[in-house]
Amino acid sequence: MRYLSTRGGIQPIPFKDAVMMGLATDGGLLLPESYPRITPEQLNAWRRLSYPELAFEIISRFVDDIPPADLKGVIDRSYATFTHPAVTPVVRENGVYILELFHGLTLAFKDVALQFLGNMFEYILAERRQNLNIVGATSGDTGSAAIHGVRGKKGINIFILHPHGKTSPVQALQMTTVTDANVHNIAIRGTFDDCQDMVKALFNDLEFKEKYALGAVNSINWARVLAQVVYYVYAWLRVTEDGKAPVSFSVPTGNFGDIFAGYVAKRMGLPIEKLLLATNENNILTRFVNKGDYSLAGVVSTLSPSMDIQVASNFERYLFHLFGEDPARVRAAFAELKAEGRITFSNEEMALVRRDFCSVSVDQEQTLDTIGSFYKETGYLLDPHTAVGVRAALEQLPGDSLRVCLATAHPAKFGEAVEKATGVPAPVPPAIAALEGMPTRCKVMDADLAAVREFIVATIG
Ligand SMILES: Cc1ncc(COP(=O)(O)O)c(C=O)c1O
Ligand SMILES: N[C@@H](CCOP(=O)(O)O)C(=O)O
Repeated sequence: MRYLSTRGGIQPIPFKDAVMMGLATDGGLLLPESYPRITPEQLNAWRRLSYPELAFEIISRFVDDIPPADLKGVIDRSYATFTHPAVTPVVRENGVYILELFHGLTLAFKDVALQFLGNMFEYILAERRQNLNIVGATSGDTGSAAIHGVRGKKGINIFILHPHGKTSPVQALQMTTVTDANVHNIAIRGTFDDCQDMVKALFNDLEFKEKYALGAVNSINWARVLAQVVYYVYAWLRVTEDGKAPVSFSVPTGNFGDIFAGYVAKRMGLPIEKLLLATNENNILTRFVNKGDYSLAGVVSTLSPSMDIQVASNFERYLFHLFGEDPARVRAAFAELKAEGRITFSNEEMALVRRDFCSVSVDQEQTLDTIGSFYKETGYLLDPHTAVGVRAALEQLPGDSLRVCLATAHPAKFGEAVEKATGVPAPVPPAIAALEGMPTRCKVMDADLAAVREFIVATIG
C-alpha cells in the first residue's frame, strides 16, 4: 500500500513514511492509493473478534512495511490502556445505539487513535534511531490524548497549541498538569483555527520541518484516521446480525476527521446508509451539505468547545474523492477559498455529497435540552458533543432504522454544561478528580507564528 497527496505533488510513499511525514510536503493530505474491500462474508467472520483483533485485521490491510507480529504488538499495547474490556462498547438508550469512545486515558475518542499513533511513533523512531518533535493544535481533546500518548517516551518532544481560555477547565488541566520534561503546552490568545493555521504553516516550512524533525498528531496524520475506521466496523458488528444490514452513524463534527474515518469504512464496503454530520453553531459543514454553501464565517464559542472550528482540515481528503481524485481541482478549490473565502460546487458534486451524507446543526439551547431530556428519560448522561450528535440523529434519522451515535467524550469533561442541563453534577471519575490542585505548566502566547517558532527552537535547544 502506498500513500499519495491530495495536491498531487509527491511520489507515492509507504505507510511508515506517511506516518512520519504527517502533512504532505506539497501542503496536501496523505491518502492511500486505494481502499481494501471488506466483504459481507468477512464481516460475519469478524463478529467474534476482540477490539484489538479487529483493529489488526483492518489496519494491517493498509500497512505492508511492518512485520505482522510487530504491528500486532503496537495495537495490543495501545488498547491495553482502555478501562472497558470492549474498548469501545455500544449501549442502547432511547431508540439509538451509543458508541462509547471515551474509555481511554483522557476520556475522549481521541485516545483510540492517539494511543496507537504514540506507540507507532515509538516503534518507527526506535527502528530508525531518530528523534521527533511533535507540534499539534487542539480545541481541547486531541492535545491531552496526544500528550498522554507520548509523555515520557524517549526521543520525543511534544508542543501542543490550544486556544487560551476556550477549552473546558478539565480539558485544560488534562494538558497542563502533565509536567514531564518532554511535554510543552502553549496557550494561544486566539481560536483553534489560529492554532491549526500556525501548525500547518510550520509544517509547510519544509526546511524548518526537516531541521527540527517535526511530527504531526492531528488528524492530518493518516494513522489517526486509520485507527478511527476500526470502531465503525466494531459498532456495525455489534448492532447487526447479518453481513448486509445498513446502519447510519451520527457524528459530532469539527475537524472532519472522525466522520471521514466513517466515509473510509463506507468506501471499504461497510454497509453504511448515511453519515450524519452533526455540528454546533459553527456550522459551515452543515451549510455545505444542505445548501452547497461552503463559505467562511467567524468562530463562535459554544458548550461543545472541541467542535468550535471553521476550517476542517480533513475536509480536503473528502474533496479529493468528491473531485474524482483530481489534485488540480483540489488545488483550484483551495485557491478559491483563499481568494474568495468560499468554495463553489456543481449540482452533480452536491448530489454525490448527499448520497453519503446528511447534516443537522444543533444550537446550545437544543444541546442542553437534549442532555436534560435524555437524562430524565433514561438516566444516561451525554456530554455536550455527544448530545449534538444524538439530537441530530433523533431529528434526522428514521426511528425504525439502525442509528449509531458516536459518544465522543465523557460527560465529566464538561461538567458545568451537564449540571446546567440536568440539575445534577456529572459523576467525576478518579482520573479527573486527581487533577485538582496538581502543579501545572503552560506558556501563554499571542497568535504570532514567529514567536511560536522561536519558543519551539529555544525549547528544543
Ligand atoms: C469531544 C469531541 N467531539 C467531537 C469532535 C469533532 O471531531 P472531528 O474533529 O474529528 O470532526 C471533537 C474534536 O475533534 C471532540 O473533541
Ligand atoms: N476537536 C479537536 C480538534 C483537532 O482535531 P484533530 O482531530 O485534527 O486532531 C481537538 O479536540 O483538539
